[in-house]
Amino acid sequence: MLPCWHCPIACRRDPVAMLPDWFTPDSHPAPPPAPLFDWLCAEGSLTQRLTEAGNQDFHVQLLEQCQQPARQDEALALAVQLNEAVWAREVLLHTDGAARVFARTVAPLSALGSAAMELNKLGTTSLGHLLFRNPQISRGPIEISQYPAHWLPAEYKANGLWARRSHFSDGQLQLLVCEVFLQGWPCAGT
Ligand SMILES: C=C(O[C@@H]1C=C(C(=O)O)C=C[C@H]1O)C(=O)O
Repeated sequence: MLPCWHCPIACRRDPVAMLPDWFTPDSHPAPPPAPLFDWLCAEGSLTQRLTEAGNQDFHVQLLEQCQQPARQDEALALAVQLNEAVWAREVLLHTDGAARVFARTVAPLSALGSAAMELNKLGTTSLGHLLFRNPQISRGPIEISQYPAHWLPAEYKANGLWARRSHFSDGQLQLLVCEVFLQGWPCAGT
């Protein structure tokens, strides 16, 4: 896996660019209304829910999978040093004919263990299949925040989009999965 160190241009130009501010859904001072709030809080597989909501028209677009420096919020959540190399995977989750969610998953290199090979060959298979089919893996509490536009892929940049994140762990492996709902999702009735 090749390291690919890069800092978003907006971040270099504006050191006080917005950073996420993570809260548990119940403690957020200004949470979004339903149905988005319900999508943010749902504990089950997002892959499965998107598949069902989009009439089985679901696929994963792999954007990047490489080593990257841990961002500030990730370093705090994973108890690693700021800018320490982490395993990072960024994807777009498409359903019902369009990209609906941007997901970024990071893991400390030291915690990848025997899962490394499986993770590195995931390709366009959803990580959700791996996480939710393994009874050893459990999910930690969900946190929500608005997400910095400059951390989104160019085509999907927008201010104020809502994200959620949570840990998945089997005791050794530690993954921090962050999912950002893109403009237009959820559609009415989903
Ligand atoms: C965690 C899940 O897996 C999804 C799939 C991902 C991937 O393939 O990289 C990333 C995050 C998730 O949105 C899920 O389905 O809930």
